[in-house]
Amino acid sequence: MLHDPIMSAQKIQVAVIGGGLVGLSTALCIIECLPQCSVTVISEEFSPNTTGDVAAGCLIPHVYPDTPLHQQKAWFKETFNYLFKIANSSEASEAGIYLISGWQIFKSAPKEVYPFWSETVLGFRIMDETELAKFQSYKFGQAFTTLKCQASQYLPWMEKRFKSKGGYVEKRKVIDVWDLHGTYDVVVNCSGLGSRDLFGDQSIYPVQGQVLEVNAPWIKHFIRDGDGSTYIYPGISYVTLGGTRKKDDWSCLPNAQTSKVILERCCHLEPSLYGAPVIQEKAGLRPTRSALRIVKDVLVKNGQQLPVIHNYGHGGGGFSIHWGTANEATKLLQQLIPFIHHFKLVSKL
Ligand SMILES: Cc1cc2nc3c(=O)[nH]c(=O)nc-3n(C[C@H](O)[C@H](O)[C@H](O)COP(=O)(O)OP(=O)(O)OC[C@H]3O[C@@H](n4cnc5c(N)ncnc54)[C@H](O)[C@@H]3O)c2cc1C
Ligand SMILES: O=C([O-])CC(=O)C(=O)O
Repeated sequence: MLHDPIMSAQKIQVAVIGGGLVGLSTALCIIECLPQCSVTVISEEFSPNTTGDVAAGCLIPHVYPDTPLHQQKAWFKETFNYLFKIANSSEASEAGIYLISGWQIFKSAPKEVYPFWSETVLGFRIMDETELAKFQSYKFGQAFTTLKCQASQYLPWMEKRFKSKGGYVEKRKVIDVWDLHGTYDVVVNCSGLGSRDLFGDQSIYPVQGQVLEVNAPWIKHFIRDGDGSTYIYPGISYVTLGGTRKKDDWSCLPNAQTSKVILERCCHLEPSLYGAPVIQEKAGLRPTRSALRIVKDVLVKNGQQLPVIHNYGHGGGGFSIHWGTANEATKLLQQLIPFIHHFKLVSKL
């Protein structure tokens, strides 16, 4: 859709920086909830070149140590319920959203036998000894059904849906956020690691992760070591094997030796993977902070103001909470609308 400046002149002009999982979901949520907004996603990269395109995309929450747990719980629940509806609709195959069952296993029982998300996933239960016998040297396990997003389908599906509702996309890097002032009334920052340079946030850092995609169509269950080191997630056309977590490593190039180690660890958990052909090796950077940053702010320079909503720092758990955080950012934008109207009026005088 072409941008019509006259049609959209009366609307609040929103620029979402970042076209990854968080940017697209936030832009979609805004356009669906706030019809008084005209929304443009501006991003240096889109799928297949975002962090989400590397990810397994499974809904098993990670814990953000400095974000209140009740918020994390609510965001996970909102995301799960939203995707569960899509998984049960005629959109499911195009969106790449499906249910998946499997096991999270531990060498000794974890502190939290029933994690905060156990009431949200389906059929959560503690594994019995007969099932655990599959995994030598593991003493405890949780069995449940959750959801999985195939990013190569889900990200383009969101973008298509966003455009069909009148949203715009632009592929470019934003060098200085003030370059958007004048054209846009408000900026929504979903730039992940880009927030370091754009907003000077030195507390966000990369945790590099490598995965392999292998051809093993007989694998129907996920298997995850509860310490997060090793996982096997069956997808639509391949199985994702992981993983690694290298703090402050900025390389997106997969390493052959690391791939060997991942394969060995996964074969130890699931011996039938021996000899499974490797389709692809990938590495990506989890945009990590001790707390998610979802806040509103007003930048001020030379007497001018630029309202900003931040939504970033999803680390290794973005898929698990993205719709909840998109809703949160949309609520913050809604609170800013009277201020933006007032500001538009004053600047016309
Ligand atoms: C190996 C691996 C496995 C994972 N597995 C899972 C999983 O199973 N479950 C789960 O919940 N999560 C998982 N994750 C985490 C999940 O992928 C991330 O949390 C999520 O993708 C982060 O999305 P994002 O949009 O914040 O970041 P990104 O995808 O990094 O998006 C940021 C966007 O901002 C753009 N940008 C940055 N700076 C600028 C600028 N100055 N101007 C314009 N554009 C800019 C970039 O081009 C990019 O498009 C995994 C991650 C990895 C690496
Ligand atoms: O830990 C997992 O199961 C997958 C994941 O989210 C990651 O690698 O960040």
